[in-house]
Amino acid sequence: MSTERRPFTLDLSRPLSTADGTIEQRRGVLVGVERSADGGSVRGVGEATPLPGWTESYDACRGVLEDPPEAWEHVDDTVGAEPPSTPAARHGYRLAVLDAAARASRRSLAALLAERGGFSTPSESVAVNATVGDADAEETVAAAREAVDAGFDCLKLKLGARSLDPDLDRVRAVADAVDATIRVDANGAWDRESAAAAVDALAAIGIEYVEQPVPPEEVSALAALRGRGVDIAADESIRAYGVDAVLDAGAADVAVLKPMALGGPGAAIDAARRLVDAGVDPVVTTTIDGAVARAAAVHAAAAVPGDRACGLATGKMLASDLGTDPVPVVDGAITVPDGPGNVGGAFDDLLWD
Ligand SMILES: O=C(O)CCC(=O)C1=CC=C[C@@H](O)[C@@H]1C(=O)O
Ligand SMILES: [Mg+2]
Repeated sequence: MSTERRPFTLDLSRPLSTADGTIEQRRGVLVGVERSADGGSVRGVGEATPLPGWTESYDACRGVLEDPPEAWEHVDDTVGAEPPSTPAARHGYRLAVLDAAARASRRSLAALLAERGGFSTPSESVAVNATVGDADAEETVAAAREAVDAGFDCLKLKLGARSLDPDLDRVRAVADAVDATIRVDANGAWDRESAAAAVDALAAIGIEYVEQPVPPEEVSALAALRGRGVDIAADESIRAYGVDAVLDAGAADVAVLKPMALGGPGAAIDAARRLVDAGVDPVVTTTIDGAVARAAAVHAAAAVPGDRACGLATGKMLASDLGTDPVPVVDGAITVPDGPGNVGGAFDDLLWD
């Protein structure tokens, strides 16, 4: 198998402000693999876009991609019980391998992933939430109205960057202003006491779920917050400790799966299988990735059963992209590309002349 690599940098047009800091730029590496198939050759394209705090650093990612583990070449390779140490590099390489395998068998990446997870036929379209970053109440309402006017019926509001009362005022203002499902994400900003107060207030407003109300290591606190009238979603806890730790603690109604932070689309599907078996709803999201990884996350979301909106409407946050968006959002949903592999050969010319 021969490999190609190409570094890239993408600026965000609208930085995403969260309790965990502001994301302004995405730097990563495109990975190409080419292997023989059917007397000819088949290509696959992957994207490694590390997000420090969620994955390894950019330098660590590039370093691993210089000499990736041999095991990553095998289509059925899995991650162990421990989360991988360089998930973005693994994502980039594994996506290229899975893309090549799907192209070789002339089916979509979603079909390959659904088979891997033992799920039925993938869906043709994925409902997505709009992501609304931290801002004052007025700006938050304006962003929420803009999203609903654009066709979104599910909004995710970032909380936790300001204190609880003003945050709750933001949520109430949005709930009064728009007719949409609202979920919130505190990125682990609250201690147990504030989280309990927040959950009770959010339940009274009718919020769909609260994502990562407490820090990632507080898995037992997540469990204790369940059953108070609003669903609890684990995100950072899944990335840091893995799905099994969250399931063992009974810590979540919903689990956020970021393929880039988990080690690839296959790792996300393997996690989804365990979650679905345990009655926990998976929600697939990006880490604000380029078009190649974003499309792959759409395939993963399509392969996973369930009808919760996914966090995949992040392409518009980028000022520039790796190419034409293969997964644009129309009326709050994304049509799953149905050609071979991830996006057929649409991005091959970025890696091969
Ligand atoms: O889920 C979404 O709506 C979009 C993705 C998203 O919110 C995130 C991507 C990357 C880092 C995080 O700040 C954030 C999250 O915590 O879910
Ligand atoms: Mg989150």
